[in-house]
Amino acid sequence: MGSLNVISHPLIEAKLTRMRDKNTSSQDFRLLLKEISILMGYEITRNFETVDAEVETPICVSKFPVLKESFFTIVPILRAGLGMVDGLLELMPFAHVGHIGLVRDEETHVPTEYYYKMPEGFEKSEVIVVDPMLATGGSAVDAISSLKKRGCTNIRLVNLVAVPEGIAAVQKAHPDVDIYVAAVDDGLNEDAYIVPGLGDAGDRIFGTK
Ligand SMILES: O=P(O)(O)OC[C@H]1O[C@H](OP(=O)(O)OP(=O)(O)O)[C@H](O)[C@@H]1O
Ligand SMILES: O=c1cc[nH]c(=O)[nH]1
Ligand SMILES: [Mg+2]
Repeated sequence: MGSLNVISHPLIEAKLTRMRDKNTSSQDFRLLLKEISILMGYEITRNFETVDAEVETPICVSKFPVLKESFFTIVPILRAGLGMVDGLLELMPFAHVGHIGLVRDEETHVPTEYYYKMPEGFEKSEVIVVDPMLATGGSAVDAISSLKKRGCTNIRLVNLVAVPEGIAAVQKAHPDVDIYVAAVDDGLNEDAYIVPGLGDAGDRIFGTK
């Protein structure tokens, strides 16, 4: 079973509280999401491998760790996942970015894929799927299935707010995937929105509705 990592930190908690506030503007919401993505990125990248390289300090030549050259692909689930890309790219400017467009049907809550574009060779890379919300889990499960169908074997999932239902759905469909979240909320309402949650992440990021 993949691990469930709840990244708790006072800075993340305080910023997430501001994102939950319905009076927070789109501008602030976007900035807070970027800042949290950077803070979460610190934990997500904790197991990155390093190798020793020779460096000449002003005093002498010695060996020090540098990041092992690896191929990473950040995959936002459109639209809302886009809000987490810039923060992660600040930590991993060498990463590539692929996109999967998914939208949930308002009545059935079942997602439909409307866009898919990956960088060349991505299937051999470490893939980081990002989406602020893990609600029923349908979108994350489909996005990961879509990537696996194309040959991806090394996938982790990063969400801002999740609920137990969504976590269970991903763990059942993709037991090999490690999940990183900033918070686990109570559950879903009748419209499959996270409670207490923060509303529709895509709408709040882009100011739609
Ligand atoms: O776990 P689930 O029940 O699948 O719900 C989560 C999905 O719902 C939202 O996307 P939405 O369909 O609203 O699209 P948007 O990002 O374009 O707003 C959110 O960004 C996730 O992708
Ligand atoms: O609470 C939720 C659930 C799904 N998608 C969102 O953006 N918010
Ligand atoms: Mg939405």
